[in-house]
Amino acid sequence: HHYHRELVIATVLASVATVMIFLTTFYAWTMWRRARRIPAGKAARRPDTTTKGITLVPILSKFNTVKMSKKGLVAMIEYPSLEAATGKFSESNVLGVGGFGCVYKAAFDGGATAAVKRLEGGEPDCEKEFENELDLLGRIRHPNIVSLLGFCVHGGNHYIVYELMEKGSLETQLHGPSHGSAMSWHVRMKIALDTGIRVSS
Ligand SMILES: Nc1ncnc2c1ncn2[C@@H]1O[C@H](COP(=O)(O)OP(=O)(O)OP(=O)(O)O)[C@@H](O)[C@H]1O
Repeated sequence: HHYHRELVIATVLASVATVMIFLTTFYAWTMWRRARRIPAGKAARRPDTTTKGITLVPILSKFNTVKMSKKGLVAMIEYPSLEAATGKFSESNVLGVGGFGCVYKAAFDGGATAAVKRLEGGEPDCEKEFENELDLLGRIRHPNIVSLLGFCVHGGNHYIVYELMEKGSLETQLHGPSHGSAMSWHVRMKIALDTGIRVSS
C-alpha cells in the first residue's frame, strides 16, 4: 500500500513537471517567433505610416512605377491620381503661388494628404527647376525640410508632390494674414535656433 502511494505521488509530480516544461518551451518559442517578426529597436517605434503626421506608405505604395533620380528613388505618381486628389486642380485647393506655378492641396483615397506643385509649360527653366528639385530633395531626409513624395509628367506639365505643411510655410506663419500673431516669441526663438543649429549640423 505504501509503495502504491509513493508511485502515485511520483506520477503526479512527473506529470506536473512535464506540463511545466511544455508550457515554458511553448512560451519561449512564441517569444522567439515574435522577436524574429519585429526586429529589435523597431518594436517600440510607431510604424512609418504616421511619421510626422503624414501617411507616406499609402501614397508611395499606391504608385508602383518608380523612377531613379540621379541619386535615390523617387516615386512616379500617375496623373489621374493627382487630378482626383486635387479636385482637378481646383482653385479652392490652391495653397500658394510660387515662381514656377501653383501649389495645390491633394487628398488621396485613404486619407493621405500632400502638396502638389504644377510647373506649367515645358520651358527650359521649368524643366531645370523640376530636375533640380527632384535631384536635391530626392537625396534629403531631414525633419526640418519638407519631404519629396513623388513626381509626374503629363501633357507638357511637370508635377512635384511634397509632404504637406498643414499650417502653411514658415513665411505664411510670419508674414501671412495673422502677421505672426499665432506664434509666441518663445516659439519663434525656438524655430530660429532649431533652423540654425539643426540644418547646419
Ligand atoms: N509642401 C507644402 N505644404 C503647404 N504649402 C506649400 C507647400 N509648398 C508650397 N506651399 C505654398 O505654396 C507657396 C508657393 O510655393 P513654391 O515652392 O512654389 O514657391 P516659393 O518657394 O514661395 O518660391 P519659388 O517658386 O521662387 O521657389 C508657398 O509660399 C506656400 O505658401
